[in-house]
Amino acid sequence: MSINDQLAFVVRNDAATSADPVVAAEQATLIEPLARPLSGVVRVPGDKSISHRSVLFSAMAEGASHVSGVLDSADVRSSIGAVRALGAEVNLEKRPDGSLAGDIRGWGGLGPSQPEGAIDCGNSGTTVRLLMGVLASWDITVELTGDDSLRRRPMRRIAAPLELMGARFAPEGATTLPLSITGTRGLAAISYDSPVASAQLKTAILLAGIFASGTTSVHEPAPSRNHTELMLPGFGVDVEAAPGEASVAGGQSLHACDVDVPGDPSSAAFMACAAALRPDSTIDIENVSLNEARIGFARVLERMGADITLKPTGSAGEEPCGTISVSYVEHLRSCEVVGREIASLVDEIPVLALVAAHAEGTTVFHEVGELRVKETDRLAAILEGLSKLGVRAWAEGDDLHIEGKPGLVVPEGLVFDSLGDHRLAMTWSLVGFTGAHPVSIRDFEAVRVSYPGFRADIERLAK
Ligand SMILES: O=C(O)C1=C[C@@H](OP(=O)(O)O)[C@@H](O)[C@H](O)C1
Ligand SMILES: C=C(OP(=O)(O)O)C(=O)O
Repeated sequence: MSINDQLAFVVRNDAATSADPVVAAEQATLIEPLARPLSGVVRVPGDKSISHRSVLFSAMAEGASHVSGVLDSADVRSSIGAVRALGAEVNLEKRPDGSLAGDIRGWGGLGPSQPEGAIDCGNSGTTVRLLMGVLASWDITVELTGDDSLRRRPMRRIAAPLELMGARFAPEGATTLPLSITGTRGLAAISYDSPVASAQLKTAILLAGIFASGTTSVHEPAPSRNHTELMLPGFGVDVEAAPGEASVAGGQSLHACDVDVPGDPSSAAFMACAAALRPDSTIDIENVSLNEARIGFARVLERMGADITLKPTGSAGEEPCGTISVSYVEHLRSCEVVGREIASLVDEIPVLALVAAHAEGTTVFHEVGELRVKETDRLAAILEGLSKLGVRAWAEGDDLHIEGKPGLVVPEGLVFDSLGDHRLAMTWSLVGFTGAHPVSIRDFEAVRVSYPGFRADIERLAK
């Protein structure tokens, strides 16, 4: 089956399950304790952020880009579906390791074509927010929508700066999806003080800035992930970047480029935390991006006393990569995670919170308000999940406090709800995989958003 047929197949299947949310929510998956400690070597799938960018930047470029190691997950398929609807030719094949590889011929100077209907970005915040930046510089009107979760997430943060540049949104003042964007060839550059450390916001502005008149710059309250700044030069776009700021001169264009996507540190974090929680485990996670803007979780585990080492082995494009090795230790201690670090581990906070629940002392994650506007309100979900474990956790303003319980004995018969959030599905499944009793997870299938092979990978490590 070609990837295009597979895409159609998966889209139909997704529609079949999500059409009846009541049935989907009722389905619970039993997660049983791993029979053995985790040991050996694992390769996690391609990085989601870099996979999205490889697809979107190739679609914007003149010529055919070759991409490999691309994550095959529901979110990345949303980006693939979007660029195909806009006229890019996507010819990707599934490789034996489960990744996608092949060519993407972009629209280049011709610009995207008018899609027939609304573009459905599914569950993917990265797809829709980056797409707004892509569309801002073309004279077409495109309607954007997403699933229930994405339709609740804030979009004004992207629309506001793009409006300053000259794009228009309807309905006027739209804060959420569905909305439509009308771009213009006459965008004006801006210098933008971003209210949040968000790589999605930064990227949307920079992508629009490539086609604006003048130099567009973004200043952030703390540095967010920098994959866009690292990748655009490969597509022939000059970007000036320093931690917390980036700028791009207008009047440039993208040219086809080869992109090899390294393993996803956010997926690796689940394996690392599983090894940190399951006695006698020792694992190596190979070929992971070791980009400092992404490995905050490893720094936090180190500070908690975990046995974790990062060994650089090379690079994929401008991304440093290497092996993350983790061995179980009996005693973990609490730590403080300051606001400036949060962007480097934002998607890993649910699973780090679970580790903190096992550590001695009170761990504090400062300034984690962004968790409230992810796929679900992850702050509320963490508090609720930890209370099921009998662990005291509370929010003070935007700070998350977790009073750890070394030797925590998890009650029997726990049922968690992923709320359709992939990071929560994987986090609560670790309670079952690494603990003494099985747990049930409602809508465990949400893992397909970022790590479809998660269960198979963790079970293989424990064989
Ligand atoms: O740029 C990206 O690829 C992402 C940025 C982060 O979101 P924000 O930009 O909203 O912080 C992160 O949570 C998301 O999973 C992916
Ligand atoms: C927040 C996430 O992704 P997105 O914003 O792209 O939906 C995530 O992957 O945890």
